[in-house]
Amino acid sequence: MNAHSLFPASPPRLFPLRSISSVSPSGTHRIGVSDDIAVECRNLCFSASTRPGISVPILRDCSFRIPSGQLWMLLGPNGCGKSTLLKILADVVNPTSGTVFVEKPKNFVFQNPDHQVVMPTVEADVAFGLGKYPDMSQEEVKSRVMTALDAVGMRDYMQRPIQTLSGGQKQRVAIAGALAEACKVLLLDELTTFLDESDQLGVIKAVKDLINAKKGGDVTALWVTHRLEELEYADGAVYMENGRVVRHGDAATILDFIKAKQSSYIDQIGF
Ligand SMILES: Nc1ncnc2c1ncn2[C@@H]1O[C@H](COP(=O)(O)OP(=O)(O)OP(=O)(O)O)[C@@H](O)[C@H]1O
Repeated sequence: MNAHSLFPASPPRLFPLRSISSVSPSGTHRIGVSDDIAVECRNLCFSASTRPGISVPILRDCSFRIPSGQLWMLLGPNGCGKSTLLKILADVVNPTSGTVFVEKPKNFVFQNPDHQVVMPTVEADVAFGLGKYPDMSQEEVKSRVMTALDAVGMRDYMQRPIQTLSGGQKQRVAIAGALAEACKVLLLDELTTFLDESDQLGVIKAVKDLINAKKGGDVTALWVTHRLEELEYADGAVYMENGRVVRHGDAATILDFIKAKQSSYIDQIGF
């Protein structure tokens, strides 16, 4: 097994999650929380209808909170529910029950950059999302585009045709598009899946630098990944298995927890 990957199959859950607080399970609603929390889920559940009358639980009673101005990772074995949880946070999918809070404005960046860089040049692409503000002046648009491209180290590429960029550069442009809209929360779904090692590190460092540069807690990011080595850049992490949040907390503690589980799994299967 690759030392940096997670588990080929889910071993049994070891630790229960301490719930944040009790809420009424009757339906879902968006909640208000204190200023220093950017993301919070309480007892979040999601079930999908696979056939008429058949509903399969995908997320089960998920609770965690992420402080403002931090980079957090969302980890877990294949199919544990990471992308579904991220889509709920992004309002792409509605939960079945529980409560969710995500500071606004927020933006969701997909796994495959080719699915979201849509305009012919870098400048036009980063400005694209600002089209929803018809009253915004051209000067303001230009200034936001330049600031966002600066933040991800892509200002020199402003006039470049999109199709000439590498995968990692496209990811940075997609992130710049989210930043140009002055988003407070970035929801990032396995951005490094299609990238080579230097592009992977470049993208994650760009996000980390951006968060560090905004020390006032302006930008918070939740990053879905399978790569344990990426935890090194994170302030905190949420670890899921089988639709449940098993652990959440500071990145070093979660890394130790996952490594201990891997060792115990390897012992169990006798490698
Ligand atoms: N609309 C749906 N209908 C039926 N099953 C679904 C639906 N959405 C998600 N699932 C199932 O829910 C489980 C969780 O999917 P999800 O994509 O959230 O997992 P993941 O942790 O992101 O996986 P991976 O690491 O492989 O990307 C999977 O078994 C998936 O097949």
